[in-house]
Amino acid sequence: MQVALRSITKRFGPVVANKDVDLTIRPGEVLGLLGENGAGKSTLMNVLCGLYSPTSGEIVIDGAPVQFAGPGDAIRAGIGMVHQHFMLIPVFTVAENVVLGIEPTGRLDHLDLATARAEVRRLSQEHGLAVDPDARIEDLPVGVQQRVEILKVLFRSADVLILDEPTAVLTPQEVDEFFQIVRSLRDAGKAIVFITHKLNEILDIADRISVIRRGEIAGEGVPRDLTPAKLAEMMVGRPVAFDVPRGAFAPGDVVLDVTDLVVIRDDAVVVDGVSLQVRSGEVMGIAGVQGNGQSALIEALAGLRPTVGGTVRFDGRDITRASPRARHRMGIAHIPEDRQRAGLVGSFTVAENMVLDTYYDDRFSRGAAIDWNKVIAEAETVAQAYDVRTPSVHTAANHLSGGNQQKLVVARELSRDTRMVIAGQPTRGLDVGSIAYIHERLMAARDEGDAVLIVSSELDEIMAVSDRILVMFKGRIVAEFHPHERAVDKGEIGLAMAGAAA
Ligand SMILES: Nc1ncnc2c1ncn2[C@@H]1O[C@H](COP(=O)(O)OP(=O)(O)OP(=O)(O)O)[C@@H](O)[C@H]1O
Repeated sequence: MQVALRSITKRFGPVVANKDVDLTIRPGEVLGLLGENGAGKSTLMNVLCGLYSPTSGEIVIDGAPVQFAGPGDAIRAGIGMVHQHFMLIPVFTVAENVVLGIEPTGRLDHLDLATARAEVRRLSQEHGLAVDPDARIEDLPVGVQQRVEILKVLFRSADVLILDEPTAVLTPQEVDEFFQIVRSLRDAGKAIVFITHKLNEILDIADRISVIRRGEIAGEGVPRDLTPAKLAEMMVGRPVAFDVPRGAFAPGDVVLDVTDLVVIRDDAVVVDGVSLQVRSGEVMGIAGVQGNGQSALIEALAGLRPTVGGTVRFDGRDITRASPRARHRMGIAHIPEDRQRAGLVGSFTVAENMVLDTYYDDRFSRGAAIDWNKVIAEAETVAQAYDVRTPSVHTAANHLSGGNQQKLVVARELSRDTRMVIAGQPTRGLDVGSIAYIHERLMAARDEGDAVLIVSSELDEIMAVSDRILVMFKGRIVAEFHPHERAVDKGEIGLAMAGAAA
């Protein structure tokens, strides 16, 4: 089945998210779709899978124009999307999740379920998905949950699969397995649209690449003619520097001093006696495969999760029991891993989100009231400095593209006076230009004497920014690396992440 988008334009009020886009999607091919944050990739794919109707233009399947009134129509036409945020019911089994949504009454029929179990088994085998139809979703690792989303789409006989940043949640090992699955689907004749911000990845997996810039197709090519640098330039419209500029390493006093910290989540010890120190002027990177306690560690350091043992000192003061707000006021910036839950209020405007924690500042108040003119002026300055692409600071945060929401959180946290920055996956979902910019800002904070603690599952990121690297495995620090003393090899860190040093 060949699908063509012809001259698709999609507007949201004054915002033109897609402009005259032509794109052909062919069977047996992986089409890589690349573009800056806010370039219009998700909008275009939402048009293709029936979530949005285009303002103008048409979708043509095997030569015949079609119109989708909703995602149901698209899936009936053979087009399925695997979203970044999974839509699975945790307490249900794989097979139950796969049939759900098809059953019009919303009730599960025994016959359907038997068919689904057999079909899940067959599809799983055919494409090497290795998913047990009877496993409960909540017991499965994220990588396997993603395969369930793929199974849902395959079960509905999709010929076109749209994968929106599928590797953002995967570990490097899982990415390799995932690529095998994608290739198997392609070789079986499926058409795959693969959206990603990772340039090496797209060069590896795509047969053809289209780049979208500010809503329009900016170029196309095949991987053998392209390099990461060329792709970055096509995306951004100018060359992108991949090196992170920074001053000499001159650490000062200890700012953060953590001793024997223990954190419990759902009755399990997730941080198991962690001790670490971060000094002024130093970037400490914490590497680890997701699920080894790093997220709980930074949540505890930000005051969002209680600790059951150990102490946290900040500039010599015991802050183990301090509230998140108290820590914030002491100059601890926190870029949370989960921006949608902990970073932003989606229905608030960009300006409101920008002062979420600082509206009590003298800067923004007039007596007891908030001086909105000041807030708006400040928000405009900061949004511009951090290249948060938004029609205006009055736009609701949930109308921004995913990457721009992340930039908004980073802008808010780094644009005030800080003494320490705690960042969880600070560049997840960001394009190369934005990543470079955020790294630059984190380095600037370090060069001004902040202590910076970064948790990232991207090893390249950890290696690019860290003065010191710790590896967490099963709640403990299992390895420490000093890149300024000895060149560190990615493989070594990878081994420690897999538990070799433990
Ligand atoms: N529902 C909406 N209402 C208003 N504007 C929207 C809406 N959805 C998207 N936009 C705007 O359309 C533009 C394209 O956004 P889109 O989400 O398609 O970008 P993207 O390329 O997927 O970005 P990212 O890589 O950050 O996910 C952005 O300017 C965004 O703010």
